[in-house]
Amino acid sequence: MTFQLPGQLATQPTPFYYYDLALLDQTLTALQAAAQPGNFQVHYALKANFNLPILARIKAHGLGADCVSGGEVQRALEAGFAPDHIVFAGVGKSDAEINLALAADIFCFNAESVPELQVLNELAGGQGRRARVALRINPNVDAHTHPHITTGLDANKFGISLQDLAGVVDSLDSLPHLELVGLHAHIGSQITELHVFAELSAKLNELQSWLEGRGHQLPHLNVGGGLGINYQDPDAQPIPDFAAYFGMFTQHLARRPGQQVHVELGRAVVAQCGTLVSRVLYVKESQQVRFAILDAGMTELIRPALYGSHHHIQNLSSQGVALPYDIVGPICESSDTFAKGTLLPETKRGDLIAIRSAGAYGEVMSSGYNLREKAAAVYQ
Ligand SMILES: Cc1ncc(COP(=O)(O)O)c(C=O)c1O
Ligand SMILES: N[C@@H](CCCC[NH3+])C(=O)O
Repeated sequence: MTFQLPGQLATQPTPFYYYDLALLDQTLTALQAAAQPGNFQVHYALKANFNLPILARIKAHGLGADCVSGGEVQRALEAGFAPDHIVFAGVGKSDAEINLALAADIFCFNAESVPELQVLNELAGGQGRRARVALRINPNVDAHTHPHITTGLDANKFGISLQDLAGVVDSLDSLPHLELVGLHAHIGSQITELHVFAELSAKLNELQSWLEGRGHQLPHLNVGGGLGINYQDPDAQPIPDFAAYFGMFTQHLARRPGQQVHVELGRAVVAQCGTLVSRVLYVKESQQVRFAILDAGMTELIRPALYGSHHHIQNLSSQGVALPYDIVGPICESSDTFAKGTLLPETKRGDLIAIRSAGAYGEVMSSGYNLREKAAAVYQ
C-alpha cells in the first residue's frame, strides 16, 4: 500500500489535515476483531483526536470513550457515547469538571490521589449520588518510551504510588459517596516493547490479590492504552498489531470470572489515518543546508519540536532525483523543524508535501502561536 491523496484535494488550500476514513474503519474492524473474542472493552482516548466525524466512526464500531477533561466528557456526550461507556481520568480534575461528569452519570472516575477522592466524595454527596471510582495506581513500570510520555514511573505525577495505596484504600471507609469498582493503570504512550504489558499485568495481579484479601472484589480492571505505531514506515504497517497487544493481557493478566477488562487506546486507533498536507513555500539553499520551507509548522504538528519525533515525509508532486533537505515550517522558532537531512525528490516551490501518521496528537495539539489560522480538516 502506498499513500495517495484523493485527486480532488490537490487544490484544497494548505495546510490541512486529511483523514482517510476507510483506513479508520479498517483499523476499528481489526481492533474489535482482536478485542472482542477476549472480551476486552475498548474506551477510545479522545485526547488523541476529538473531531466529531472521527468520533462518529469510533462510536459506530462499539467503542466507549476515555476522557481527560470536562470538555472531552462533553464532546463524548455530544458525539453520542452513552454515559455508561465514558470514563474520566486525569490528575487535576476541577470541581466543575467533576460535577459535569457526575451529573452525566458516567461509568467511572479513574482517581489519582486521596485529595481527589475527598473532593469526589463531597461533590457526589452534594448531588445525592455515589460515584464509581477506579484507583489509578502508579505501578513503577518503565514503558521504554520517550521520557515525556512515560507515565508509570515513581517520578511521574500520575497515579497513586504503591507505597501509598494501603492508606488510600483505608480512606475509602470514610468516603460513603464513593464505590470502588476497579483498578486503573496507564504506563505511557507509543509503546513498542510489548513485554512491558506483562510487567504491568504482574503488578496488577499482585494488587488485585492484596485488595481481595482486604475484602474488595473488583468488577473491572483498566490497563490503559499505549500501543505504539510504525512512524518509520506507515505503509508497511497501516494497522497496528492489536492481536499481539491483547495477547499480552490474555496471557499475563489474572482475570477473575466475569471481570471486565478495559483498555484505553488512542494513538493506535487514529494515528495512521491522518496526514498533514502542506505546500513548499520556498527552497532556500545556504552553504551547508538546503531548507524546504513549508506552509505548515509546529503550530499544526508540534510532535517533532516537542519530542524530536519522526514522521515519514513525502513529496507528492515530484519524481526527481533525491536530495537531502531540512524540512522546516514558517514559525519564529528554530525548533520549528519537521526533519533534518531527509531525502526527498528534488523539491520546488508549490510542491505538495505529506507528513504522515499525524492523526493522533496532531491536530489536537495545534496552536495559534504567531496568530496562525487553524488548519482545516478534510475527510474522505
Ligand atoms: C490515562 C490515559 N489513558 C489512555 C491514553 C491513551 O494513550 P495512547 O494514545 O498511547 O493509546 C493516555 C495517553 O497517554 C492516558 O494518559
Ligand atoms: N502527546 C503525546 C502523547 C501523550 C499521550 C497522553 N498521555 C504524543 O504526541 O506522542
